[in-house]
Amino acid sequence: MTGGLVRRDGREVLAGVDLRVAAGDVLAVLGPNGAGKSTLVKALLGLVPLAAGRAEIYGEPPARFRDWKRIGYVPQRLPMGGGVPATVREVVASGRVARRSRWRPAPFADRAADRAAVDRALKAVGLTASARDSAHLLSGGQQQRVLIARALAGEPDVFVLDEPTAGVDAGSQAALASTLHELARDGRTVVLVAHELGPMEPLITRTVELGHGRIVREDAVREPLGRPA
Ligand SMILES: Nc1ncnc2c1ncn2[C@@H]1O[C@H](COP(=O)(O)OP(=O)(O)OP(=O)(O)O)[C@@H](O)[C@H]1O
Repeated sequence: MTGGLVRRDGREVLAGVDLRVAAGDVLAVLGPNGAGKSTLVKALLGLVPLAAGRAEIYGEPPARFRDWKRIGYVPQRLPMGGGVPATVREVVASGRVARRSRWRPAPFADRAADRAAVDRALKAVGLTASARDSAHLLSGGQQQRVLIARALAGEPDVFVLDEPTAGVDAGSQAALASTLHELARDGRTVVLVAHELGPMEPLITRTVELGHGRIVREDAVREPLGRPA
């Protein structure tokens, strides 16, 4: 992102933001409530429009970018609830959709690959035994695990997680830290919005801190664990 500016209700909630995420980075986006962290990751993904400046994903503006299977986004709040109740497995399996061809049903080999990826994702977050449970009846921490598994199931190159640990129990935080550790070791790119890093701290390679919509501090903390995929 170059010179990123976002206005909400006439107010600049992001301004003058230059940020480049490199392959293999495990980048923490830090800052107090309302600093603009969620807005920054949404703008990077083209989910909120820039009033000025430019965002690019793999060299394309978000509106032109097509290869969404390369990106796994875990939003801050659950877009579950309401609608038809879905099982944990169904929600996680929905993470495979971006990999499908739009015009033909999945061939048998793809369906087997889908099942295997969903199984791996459920296992990674410790939800194998809950696969048939209704997702909307789970605790906040467990629902967060479901969303993370949904992103994992898509096997993206880049994971963008918006406050995955907010209000989440210690067990789920530890499970997430170990999942992120594996991703980092595989050289995947991770962008993590957080208030506090907790068990994630040893994985972070770079931090940017936002204050009032601007980057107030940037640090390169350590070398990436793995080679970029
Ligand atoms: N849809 C919206 N309409 C109006 N203002 C918004 C909207 N979304 C965010 N804002 C405002 O933009 C500012 C930045 O919000 P943002 O959610 O990006 O901050 P944050 O750093 O992620 O904070 P938090 O940790 O509370 O999520 C806040 O002042 C917020 O009130």
